[in-house]
Amino acid sequence: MRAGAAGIRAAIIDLDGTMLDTVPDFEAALNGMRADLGLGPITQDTIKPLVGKGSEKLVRDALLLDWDAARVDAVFDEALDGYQRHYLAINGDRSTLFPGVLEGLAALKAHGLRLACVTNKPMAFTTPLLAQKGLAPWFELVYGGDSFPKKKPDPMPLLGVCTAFDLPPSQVVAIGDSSNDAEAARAAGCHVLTVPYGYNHGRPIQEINSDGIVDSLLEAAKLISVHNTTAT
Ligand SMILES: O=C(O)COP(=O)(O)O
Ligand SMILES: [Mg+2]
Repeated sequence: MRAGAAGIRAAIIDLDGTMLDTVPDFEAALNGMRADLGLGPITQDTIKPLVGKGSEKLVRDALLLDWDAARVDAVFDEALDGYQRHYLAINGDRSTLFPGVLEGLAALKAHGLRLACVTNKPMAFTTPLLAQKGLAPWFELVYGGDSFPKKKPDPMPLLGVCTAFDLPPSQVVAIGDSSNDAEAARAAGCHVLTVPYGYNHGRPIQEINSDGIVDSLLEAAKLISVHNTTAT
């Protein structure tokens, strides 16, 4: 993170690919939706690079693997309904926390940071999932992909957090697994740290313009603490 900058007072943490490995849930919901439309199952390796741009894009991309755009358009509303139904039925059943997440959240809080979760997942999926995985109590604020007119990589949800916390973006860090998170953070003027174990649209994490790659949220907390002790 930029040396000499002001201390960091809040962290905005991404959900899919950063706190939770949700690909097994996506696999179940997408394949349920595809089966309803007469399509065969797709694998987690196929799904992983498609995650992170919200449900609509995911459903569309999961159908474009087999059908052309016109055919996808024709069934899209039905497909999205089916996907949402399947997802809500299994939400969280197969998802697991990445290592260091709960320890990292505890450390960030112990360092005095305020915490927000900003995901492109719709709120109807996000709220029960955070509760089920014991993540909800850590967050003062949660925004989903449908909380604002625009989602990440647009800076709008991150700026929404800065406004709600009454903090300048220069005192806020975003932590995520993808270029989506980094682009949103850069556009908002927030710091950004990336984790290498997530999805990043199938691209190497090193390609992302960030302030650092951290192996876990716990390592992010340590880095932020060091930054804050040297901040002006
Ligand atoms: O696109 C999604 O559904 C979620 O993605 P995110 O939690 O990584 O923002
Ligand atoms: Mg993510």
